Amino acid sequence: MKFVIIGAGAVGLLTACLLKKAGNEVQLITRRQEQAELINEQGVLYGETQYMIAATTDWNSIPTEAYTIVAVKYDGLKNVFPRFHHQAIANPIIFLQNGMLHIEAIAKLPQTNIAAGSVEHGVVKLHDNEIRHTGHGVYKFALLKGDESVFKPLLSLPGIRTEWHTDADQLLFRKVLLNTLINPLTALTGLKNGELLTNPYAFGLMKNLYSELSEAFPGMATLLPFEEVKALCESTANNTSSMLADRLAGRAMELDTIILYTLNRAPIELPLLRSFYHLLKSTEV
Ligand SMILES: NC(=O)C1=CN([C@@H]2O[C@H](COP(=O)(O)OP(=O)(O)OC[C@H]3O[C@@H](n4cnc5c(N)ncnc54)[C@H](OP(=O)(O)O)[C@@H]3O)[C@@H](O)[C@H]2O)C=CC1
Ligand SMILES: CC(C)(CO)C(=O)C(=O)O
Repeated sequence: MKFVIIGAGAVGLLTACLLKKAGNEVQLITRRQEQAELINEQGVLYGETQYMIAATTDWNSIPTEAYTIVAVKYDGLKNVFPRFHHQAIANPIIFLQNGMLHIEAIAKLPQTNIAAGSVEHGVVKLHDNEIRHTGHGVYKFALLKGDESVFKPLLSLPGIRTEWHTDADQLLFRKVLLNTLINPLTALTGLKNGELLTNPYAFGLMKNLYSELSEAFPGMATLLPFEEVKALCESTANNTSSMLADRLAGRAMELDTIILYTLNRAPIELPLLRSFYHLLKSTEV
């Protein structure tokens, strides 16, 4: 199968390497020319292996039949969405962002077949062509529009754990809740995901936040049992969450698409989460 990945960050590079390892034809679309040149010259370094993957900044090189995976952050979508109105029109598209603020805009895109994915891996970008896979997990997909059979081949990619979900809102909101419970706490404390379980103060805050969310969302215990939050912290124990990675790098954090989205979706006020939001927002002013 052919895949094009837009965004050669932590998740984009990991996905490219896993797909290449599984025997697929893979191409990366970078934002910066120098990153494309580095990847073309030196490949992508993942573990002990160097993956030679073609990289370009040119969207015209996207083959019509390629699955096009969007792995930029929420903030990067403002430059990607306008392009999709003119390019990759016939391609099946898969969006991998955390958060949900972008979902409404996706419905307005001209592409017929669009899916969303929830990534439960931990991965850190060390250099423009090097990643560290800090937590092995699963890619979960659901249909946003079109024909789900178009995406079903994604469920039999050798060596890549994937699941298909029938309810996109449930799948994505569950991930929003996971990120709401993990990411702000890591970004505020500087702790790795696994340390949220071993640091008693951070763990206490996570439990309190879970209780606050459970009051707002009565289906919480079924949609996301606390054990599953702990399991994700464990499976990605050595990961620097994407929000902490952004904070450390001085980049905009995905605060609105994750935390503000949760605050706005809750039918009641969430004082603890609101405080986390304001504390993190205050660092970006
Ligand atoms: N890291 C993780 O462990 C996980 C992350 N996620 C989610 O996955 C998404 C991606 O995160 P992550 O990979 O960590 O983020 P990164 O910041 O590592 O990567 C984002 C990449 O997108 C690129 N980009 C931005 N705009 C464009 C554009 N217009 N065209 C092409 N490329 C562009 C950036 O390029 P440049 O460097 O030039 O700015 C950067 O390489 C986020 O929504 C995150 O929340 C989900 C699960 C785990
Ligand atoms: C899966 C997890 C929590 C991994 O850190 C993530 O989604 C992120 O960092 O944004």
